[in-house]
Parts: sequence; structure tokens; C-alpha cells
Amino acid sequence: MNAIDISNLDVWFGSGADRADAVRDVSFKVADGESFGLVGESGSGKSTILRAIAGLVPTWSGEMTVAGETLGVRRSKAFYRKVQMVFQDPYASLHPRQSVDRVLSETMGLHGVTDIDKRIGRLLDDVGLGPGFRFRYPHQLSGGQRQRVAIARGLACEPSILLLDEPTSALDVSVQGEILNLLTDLRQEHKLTYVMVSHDLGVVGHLCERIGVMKEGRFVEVLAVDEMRRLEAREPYTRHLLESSINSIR
Ligand SMILES: Nc1ncnc2c1ncn2[C@@H]1O[C@H](COP(=O)(O)OP(=O)(O)OP(=O)(O)O)[C@@H](O)[C@H]1O
Repeated sequence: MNAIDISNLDVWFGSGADRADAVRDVSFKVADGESFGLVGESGSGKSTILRAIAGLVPTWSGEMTVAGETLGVRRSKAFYRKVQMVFQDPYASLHPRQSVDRVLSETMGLHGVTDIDKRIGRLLDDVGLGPGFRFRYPHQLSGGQRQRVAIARGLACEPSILLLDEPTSALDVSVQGEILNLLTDLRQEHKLTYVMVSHDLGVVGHLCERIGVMKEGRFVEVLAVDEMRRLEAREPYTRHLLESSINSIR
């Protein structure tokens, strides 16, 4: 089964002379349990695809079937129980005056999760934080710990799909590997499907099975991570991209 099936997706912002076409005629499928990466130069439309799936862009056309739902203009509450997004900067995405406990219990309460108390303890263990972090505030956490809280929030209502928008790029290099390992373990333990945006081909190689290479809103090509490592790109643009990151992908 496919967790995600996207056909002919176009996303644009503005209209008339101010119209910007951010995503053009993009199609791809992601199998249940697969991890799919979106790579390409800055402004090529990677984050916009995630935002379109999550219902965060107003104007799009095409077909999107995600977690068994054919998507329209609005996302249902049930959709957000199945599909969650983790953003690049955990400091910006966590409310400064909300403790870890409140962040997690509010998310669970919103989605009608029962047994919240026990679940928070388990979630904190799952993301490698433990009970000592439960009543801390964002400013009392390191960048890596904050991202672990953001991941715990993403997992709080037991989704099947996580949309990861540069989940390690705001972090110290020394912490990036830890978060990538955590995401790898969580995918296995919770049988998750990932779509991950990253400008770092090393990060994508670590976590994904296939990558979609983007340029100016379009897919240039889709290739397996093994092909990426062997520099087996069909398109000159991809070859150039791979060759310029040769040290991080091998
Ligand atoms: N809300 C918006 N209004 C107008 N234009 C937008 C908006 N969001 C994105 N864009 C434009 O859409 C294009 C794609 O942006 P997007 O953020 O998806 O690129 P990206 O590949 O994720 O880039 P980066 O790697 O720098 O994050 C860019 O030209 C951007 O300026």
C-alpha cells in the first residue's frame, strides 16, 4: 500500500503578475513504512510540498491521497492524527511558556487520546529524554533536547506519517547524528512513513531509501539512495548535485 500518492501537484502563491509557481506538476508515491527524501537547491519547492500535504498552503491543484484520505481544501482532525509535521527550528515551534508536559498533554487532549499521564512517560522514554524533562520549559533545554520534544509532540497522537522539514539543520553538527539515529529507531519501532526535506545529501542518505531531486519546482528525477551513493544519476543536474556533495554521501 502507498502511504502517499501525489499526482500532478501544482502549488502557487499570489496571482496575476505576482504569481509564483513554487511546485510544478510533481508526482510521486511513498510506500507504507518507506522514507522518501526531497532534495534540491534552495527555493526549489521542497518545503512547499510538505506544507501542501499538511494543508498549510492555500492554492494548489492535482491529486493527493495521504494515509488513505483523498485530500481537499481542508484537512480533517482525523488527518492530523495520522499525519504530523516536525519543523526545522524547535525553538520557534515550541511555545516558550509551555512546559514539555503541557505541550504533550495539550496535543493528546486535542486528539482525544486517553491515558495521557502514562503516555507522556512513555513518549519521553521513546525520544530518549526520560521523566526528568517532563516539567522543563524550552529555554531549559539544549537544541537537541528541544528537537526531541518536537519529535515527541509529533508522535503524541500515534501518527503513521511524519513530514520532516530539515529536522537536523538547526542543530549543532555533534547533535545531528543523534537525532538522525533517533528518527531511524522511531521509524522502525512505530512503523512510520517519512517524507523528509533536507539540503544535506548525507542526512538524506542516512534516513531515506529514495530521493526526489527538485529544481525550480519540478522533479528532475527520483533515485534510490544506493544509486545516489554510486553517483548513478541519469540527469546532468543530479550528477552535478551529487558530485558537489561527494564527501557527505559516501
Ligand atoms: N508563502 C509564500 N508566499 C510566496 N512565495 C512563497 C511562499 N512560500 C514559498 N514561496 C516561494 O516558493 C518557492 C519554493 O519555496 P520552498 O520554501 O518550498 O523552497 P525549498 O526548496 O524548501 O527552499 P529552502 O531549501 O531554502 O528551504 C520559493 O521561490 C519561495 O520564495
